Amino acid sequence: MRTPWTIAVLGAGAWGTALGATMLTGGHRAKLWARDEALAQAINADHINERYLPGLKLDQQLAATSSMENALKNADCILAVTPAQTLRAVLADAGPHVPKGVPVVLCAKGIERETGRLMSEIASEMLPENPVAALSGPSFASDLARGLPTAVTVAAKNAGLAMTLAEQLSAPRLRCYSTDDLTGVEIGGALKNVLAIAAGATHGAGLGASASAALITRGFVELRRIGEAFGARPDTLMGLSGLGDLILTCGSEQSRNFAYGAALGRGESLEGRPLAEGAHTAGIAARIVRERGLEAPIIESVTELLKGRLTVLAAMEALLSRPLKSET
Ligand SMILES: NC(=O)C1=CN([C@@H]2O[C@H](COP(=O)(O)OP(=O)(O)OC[C@H]3O[C@@H](n4cnc5c(N)ncnc54)[C@H](O)[C@@H]3O)[C@@H](O)[C@H]2O)C=CC1
Ligand SMILES: O=C(CO)COP(=O)(O)O
Repeated sequence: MRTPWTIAVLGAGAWGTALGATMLTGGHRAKLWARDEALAQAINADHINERYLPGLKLDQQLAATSSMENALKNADCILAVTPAQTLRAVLADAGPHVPKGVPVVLCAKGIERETGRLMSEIASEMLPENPVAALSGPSFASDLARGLPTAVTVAAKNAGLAMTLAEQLSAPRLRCYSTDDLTGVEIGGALKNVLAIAAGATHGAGLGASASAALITRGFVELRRIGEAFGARPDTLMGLSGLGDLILTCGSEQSRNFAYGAALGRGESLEGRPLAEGAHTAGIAARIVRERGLEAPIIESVTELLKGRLTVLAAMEALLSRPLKSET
């Protein structure tokens, strides 16, 4: 029997709301922090998050607040679920109210644009007295919120903590595996978003299913190369948080990153589109690749595409005309 926890979920977007609802199904108490007071009130009054999970009825027990102090009061565990580029600011606000020693589980998938830091590095810097972990894997928020099943990875450098968190955060429709390869889990989640933009662009430009499969496979080689340069273990990158999430997000327009790439491929405007974390991660990923002398032409092409310096067709031609080499 596990002990029911009070879980503070920082971020009432699609993923925070879905995770909060899922935690309730696991027998925990969950409180959502929403930066927007009106959204918190609407969730409490209507039990629906019309802005981020339209049409999905939420458990009435899922309470929301715009007060960080309220959200974090008596928390046994914190899930940080705002976009990657906002994590530093959100943890700065949360800091004074965070109970010492409780685990902070990072659920955003990205790398800080200005510094190249992973989410765990930011959290350790901002909350040095709290252990950090990450939860990542193939998991569309709307799937979880509708009660559809999936499996994810929970990572912490301390294997015991990772196991405890995997046990606590698992729910009837959410199976959590544990690992101590925190870096591997974070790198896989961040880079698959960049590759999903590439896959979407290939699809949007009508280059065909064969091209998509080739691009995703060679993109995964780049993900593994970069991951291993960071010290990630190959089996982590082959797991749920790497390959698993890559398969999910490179396969359908349900992925916002894929949909963003598809719009790019079709030559549509990118203004006002939903969050596409890969668009924020691509530039810093390309910089890391250059600084470390790695080879990642697909990830670099995404950066050039996003800057408008390359078209999808020109990127495809450049990738195809690179010198031939052994596959492995
Ligand atoms: N939606 C999904 O299916 C999944 C999302 N994720 C990851 O979770 C993270 C959050 O994604 P979503 O919830 O989907 O995004 P979203 O766009 O649905 O919601 C983002 C939330 O963060 C808040 N926010 C935005 N800027 C903020 C700021 N400066 N300060 C504080 N709060 C701010 C918004 O108000 C909103 O509540 C991303 O890194 C994403 O990659 C991970 C797995 C699944
Ligand atoms: O990370 C996700 C699913 O695992 C969500 O992907 P998108 O952010 O591309 O929608």
